[in-house]
Order: sequence, then C-alpha cells, then structure tokens
Amino acid sequence: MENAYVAVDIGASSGRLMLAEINNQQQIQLKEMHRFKNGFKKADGHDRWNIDYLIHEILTGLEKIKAAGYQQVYLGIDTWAVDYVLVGQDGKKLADPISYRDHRTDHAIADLTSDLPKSYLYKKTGIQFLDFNTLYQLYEENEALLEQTKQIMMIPDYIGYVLTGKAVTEVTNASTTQMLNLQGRLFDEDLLAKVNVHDSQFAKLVEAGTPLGQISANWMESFDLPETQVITVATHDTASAVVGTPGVGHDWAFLSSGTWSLLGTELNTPENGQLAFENNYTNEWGAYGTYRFLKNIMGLWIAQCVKRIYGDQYSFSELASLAGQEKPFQQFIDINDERFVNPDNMIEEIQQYCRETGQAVPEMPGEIMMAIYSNLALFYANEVQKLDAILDCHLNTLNIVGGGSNIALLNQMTSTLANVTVVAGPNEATAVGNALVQMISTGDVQDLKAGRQMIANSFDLKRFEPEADQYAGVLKRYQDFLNGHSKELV
Ligand SMILES: Nc1ncnc2c1ncn2[C@@H]1O[C@H](COP(=O)(O)OP(=O)(O)OP(=O)(O)O)[C@@H](O)[C@H]1O
Ligand SMILES: C[C@H](O)[C@H](O)[C@@H](O)C(=O)CO
Ligand SMILES: [Mg+2]
Repeated sequence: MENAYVAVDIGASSGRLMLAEINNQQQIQLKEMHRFKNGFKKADGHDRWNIDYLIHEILTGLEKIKAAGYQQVYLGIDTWAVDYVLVGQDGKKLADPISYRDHRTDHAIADLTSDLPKSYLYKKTGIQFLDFNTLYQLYEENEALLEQTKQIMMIPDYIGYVLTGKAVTEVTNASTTQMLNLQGRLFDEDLLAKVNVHDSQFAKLVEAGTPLGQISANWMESFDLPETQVITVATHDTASAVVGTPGVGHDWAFLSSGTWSLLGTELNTPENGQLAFENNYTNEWGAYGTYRFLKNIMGLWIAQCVKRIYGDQYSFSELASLAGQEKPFQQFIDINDERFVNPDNMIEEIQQYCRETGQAVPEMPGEIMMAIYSNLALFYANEVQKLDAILDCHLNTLNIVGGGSNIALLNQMTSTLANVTVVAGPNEATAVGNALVQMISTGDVQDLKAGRQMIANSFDLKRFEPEADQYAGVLKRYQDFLNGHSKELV
C-alpha cells in the first residue's frame, strides 16, 4: 500500500488540504480534498487571524480524507510567516494571533533600531527589514500578555502543537522572525533580550523533515480521522513553495506568486553583504541547510483587495481577461510603497498615487488590473536585474509558482521585460513542496534534487520566452521613475 501524504497549506488568502501520492510512473499525483477561505478580522483593537477556525477546517478536511477511504496518512503543515501565538502556563493560547498587516508595527523598525544599527542587525541575521517581522511585533507586544507567556509559537508550529501536543520551532519559519543568528544558527541572545523574551519561551529549533508525532487521541475521539503521523515540514509556506519549485541547475530564480510575490534564488551559503543590505534582500532559511535569498514584493494582495472592492463579482481569471483588453504601462507605480500594505481602499489608493505623480488615472476594472499587472511585471524585471548584480551571476530562468503562475499575460510580460525564460507552475507548488519533504522524510523520495525532477515529470509546466522588440525602453523608464519615487517597504 503506497503512502498517502496530506499537505496542509494555509496562505494569507486561502487554505487547502491536498492529498499527494506517488503513482507507478514515479509521478506525484495531487488531489484537492478541502479548501477554505482565510483572512484577518478586527477584534480587540487589532487585525487578527481566527486560528481555531483554521484548525477546525484542517480536521474537517481530514474527515473528508478518511471518508475517501484513507485509514493512515502523513501530514505536514505550512502557513504564512512572521505571525505567532502566545501560549500561557496552562498550555492554551492567551489571544488570537495578530496579523502582520496590523498597524501596530507601522513605526517599529525606527523605534527598535534607534540604538541598534540596521547594518549590525542585518549582519547578524541577514533578514530583510519588514516592519512586521516577528522581532518588531514582539517589540510592540502587550507587555502584560508577554509576561504571562510560557511559549511563543509560530502559526504552523502552534497548529502542530494543538493537533499533537508536541511543541517545536521549525527553522525556515523561525528565520522570518529576524531573531535567528546566521553564524550560530540559534536564536540571538541580544535580540531576545531586546524584546524581553527568554530563549526558553521558544521550543527547540528543528529542521524541516523532523517527525513531530501522532494526532492526539482526544481529536481522534471527537472527529472521524485517519491515523495521522505529523511531520514538521518547511513550515514557512514560501519555503515549501521553493522546495516545490522544479528548478534545474544553478541559474534559476523562483517567484512564489500569491498574496505576496517572493522573488529570489536558492543559495547554499547566505549573502548578507553590503549590496544585499542596500537592496533589502533576505536570507530566509530553507530546507536542507539552504538559504532563500529573496525579496518580498507586494504581490497579488493588491489584486485580492481590488476583487473584494468589486464585491467579488469578477473571478480572478475574469479580471485577468479584462486586463488583457487594455494597453500596458499606462502609469508607473512603486507597488512596494508601504501605502499599499493595508489601505482602506486599494482602488482609491492606486488612483490617488497616480494623481499625486501626475499620471493617467485608471478607472475601469480592466485598466486597474492592467496597471497592477504591468507594474508587477516591471518590478519583477527590475529585481531580476538586481539579483544578477548582487550575486554577480546571470539567472536565465524564472520559475513562477503559486496562483499567480496561472496568469499567462503576467508571465509573458515578465519574461519579455526581464529577458528570461519563464517556466510557470505548479500553481500548488507550496503543497507539492510540503508533501515532498514528507516523502523525503519517509524515504519514498531520495532527496531534493530527485524530488524536483519528479515534480517536473508530474505537472504541466508552461514556458514563456521573451518577445523581441516588445516594450523597448519601458523598464529603464520605470527604473528612473522608481529612483525618483521609491518609498520601499521598510
Ligand atoms: N486563474 C487565475 N487568473 C488570475 N489570477 C489568479 C488565477 N488563479 C489564481 N490567481 C491569483 O493567485 C492568487 C492566489 O495565489 P495562491 O493560491 O498561491 O495564494 P495563497 O496560497 O492563497 O496565499 P499566500 O500567497 O498567502 O500563500 C489570487 O489572489 C489571484 O490573484
Ligand atoms: C509576511 C511574510 O513575508 C509572508 O508571509 C510571506 O513570506 C509569505 O509567506 C507569502 O506567502
Ligand atoms: Mg500560498
């Protein structure tokens, strides 16, 4: 009987339980068993996630898997980064987790680094400066709550703890705290002290692929579940997405395109030099001792907000079709401007930005969406050039994975502007990477290289080549615009 693997992948906008099995042709077969919405809501003065709802959805999905005839499964959990749950002395959460988009950290970097030079912090951690990194969230955390806290658990670690009773801190997601020391590969004592947190308040650090334990008997009594062995995978969803990216050789970059666009490349040693620091690139830890040298780009969050403002009357593919009927590059937008992190009305924010910069104001849905896609493609192309410069290399291929890999228009614009081959897919690379780490952990797959080959042989990947003479000079004009207008995410 072949092993069955359940990948629980919860992004900022949606979650899903995907069942992965290896068929006789040594291909990974992926089946969506359960999907649910995610999102934060205002509660007790902050934007909060509903973590109990997410756990209930996981158990509901597992019941569907049992009902489909699976008696025994492996399971891995990955979610978005930086956010955490505070667990009290009684082992229960003290509050629902606050979202990284909450405004409590809007000025946290300036406050925390007033007596701690950013260059020093970057040398220690190699992590990009995003004001919602865990370090700054803890700096702004409610002191009374922190004093009652026995354990600080990152979201996926907390879910694994609730399901199995076992607490660990998995390194790929822990690195996004900006509290891990690159040299010692442990929590940095100075940074813990800076936010009044003790080493003991984090469970032991473990690498991706470490077995966690069985789902506890109390859940088995309350829900009709398969016997479930939980494995701690690369619990940062982007880390799982990178594992699930079928890159070949050494000259490939990845773009994990979902709520965020995470553009970067996989390194075996961190790159925390001056150029990387100046360009705010990060060295998030990857699976198997790798580093994810990447940059956070605002991503399709902007499209998600637009879709919501239109009352969800358009599907994402309909919005993409409307965009395709419009001319590209009608206005330049620094999509990483902090004003787009969590505005009250994204459409108005985009329109106001265009007014303030004396540009054509997009009005119709198609114009708005084309403005978003055009500027995402330009931003991606600009960052590919920066990656080449920082790493002194030439990345020929950009593997685009995640929901955004479905957008052929955006894939093609990106290929042409960046002058690279785009390989699009799998769109569920995060779930695939989650399952692959489980398969490597059980020995069903030999290693990461063999797994990526298997992925390439299992999923329909689409290639996009640069279209000569298209958009000549646009990227240079965009870069000049950015140089005059950039107020990046910091
Ligand atoms: N067919 C499509 N046409 C256009 N856009 C699409 C299509 N399918 C997905 N998308 C885009 O992909 C996004 C969702 O990507 P994905 O499913 O990777 O995100 P997620 O995993 O839910 O969230 P996160 O990025 O936080 O992990 C949507 O917001 C949408 O913009
Ligand atoms: C806040 C993080 O940067 C974000 O979660 C990103 O890393 C991610 O996980 C996108 O899916
Ligand atoms: Mg995702």
